[in-house]
Amino acid sequence: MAELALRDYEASAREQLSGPVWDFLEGGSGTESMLTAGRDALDRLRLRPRCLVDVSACEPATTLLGARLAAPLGIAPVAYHQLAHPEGEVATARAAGAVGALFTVSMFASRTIEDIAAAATGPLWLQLYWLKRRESMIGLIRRAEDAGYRALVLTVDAPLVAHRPRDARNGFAVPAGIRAVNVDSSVMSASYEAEAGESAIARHSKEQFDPSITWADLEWLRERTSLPLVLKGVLSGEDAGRAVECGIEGLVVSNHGGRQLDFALPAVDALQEIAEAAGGRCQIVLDGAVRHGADIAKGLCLGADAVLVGRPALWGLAHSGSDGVESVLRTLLGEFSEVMALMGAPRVSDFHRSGIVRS
Ligand SMILES: Cc1cc2nc3c(=O)[nH]c(=O)nc-3n(C[C@H](O)[C@H](O)[C@H](O)COP(=O)(O)O)c2cc1C
Ligand SMILES: CCCCCCC(=O)C(=O)O
Repeated sequence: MAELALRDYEASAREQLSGPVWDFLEGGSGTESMLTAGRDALDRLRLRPRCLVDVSACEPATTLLGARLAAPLGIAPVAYHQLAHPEGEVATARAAGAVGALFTVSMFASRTIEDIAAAATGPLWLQLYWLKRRESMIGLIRRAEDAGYRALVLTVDAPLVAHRPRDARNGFAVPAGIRAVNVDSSVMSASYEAEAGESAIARHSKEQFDPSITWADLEWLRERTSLPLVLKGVLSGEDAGRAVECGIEGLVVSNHGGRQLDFALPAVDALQEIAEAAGGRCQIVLDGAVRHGADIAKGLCLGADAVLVGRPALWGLAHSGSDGVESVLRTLLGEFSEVMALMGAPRVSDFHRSGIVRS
């Protein structure tokens, strides 16, 4: 396959996917102000290299919650990968394993978590939304433990799925034949029933997600699993400090790819404050608008241990299945390796706050 930049996979996916599926994948909430803000925030950050450092042997490998990764890179949880390719999350898992990247599987995956695990050769985390039907969560957690998942990621920026105008306009519903196969049939059934002028996903989230949970409920989750817990969607130092006090092992600094709170701050702008509040007591992961290896370096400089990509994995999947996802990840890895050499940072631990300037 000819070497492509991520934007080439994006253009290809746009041609492959139907209008409503493309809008679901690319769209944002409210005014969609966040779709450009995240990228703008990363572009405002400039890298400051060190010179005359021996970079003859750069080593991008790292560890995250005890798992070895070929680079500080992973795939964010994205629902329903079969929207992009019939093999869905199984193809994504194969690609992530081939590259040595983390794969975070969505609770609303379209392939079973066991089939995904069977195809994986790299670490898997499982993402959860907090359902009103807690017994559905417990069943899934047991299955994840048995299948070898390495951590649970609780998404905390979505007490409900926000209004996304494109999906409402399209009356978006997940097409028949694609289902959230890991959750009870009562949770998945309405995913593909829509009424004109509304998103079935937004409506369904209001029926199924529990918007009443607080910090006190984390104890309930903790008592039901021995897996490390990661909170996804944290954007303030105060919440990061609170999470650490609760014994949370990881934080994903994220605004959900601009799909939840409109006008939320870009994740990268919250990163330093959160890393400082965590003070090395838990792992920090950045997600949102990461599109180049240089973005990985920027995240590391501001205190992240790793970064995740969401939409780009689906672009690769739509382009050419597992091979496409692998190419997307290898492109990022290749770019990051070059940035390491040019930054005078031969190890992941060589990226520091002094390596970045806000312009
Ligand atoms: C189509 C789509 C589905 C998503 N599904 C989930 C999900 O099931 N759980 C979750 O926590 N986040 C979900 N997200 C958010 C991603 O995990 C991630 O935060 C976001 O996509 C990162 O931004 P990026 O796409 O710019 O890389 C979804 C994002 C997209 C685009
Ligand atoms: C009731 C189905 C909810 C899927 C939510 C997926 C998601 O987080 C997204 O951003 O879209």
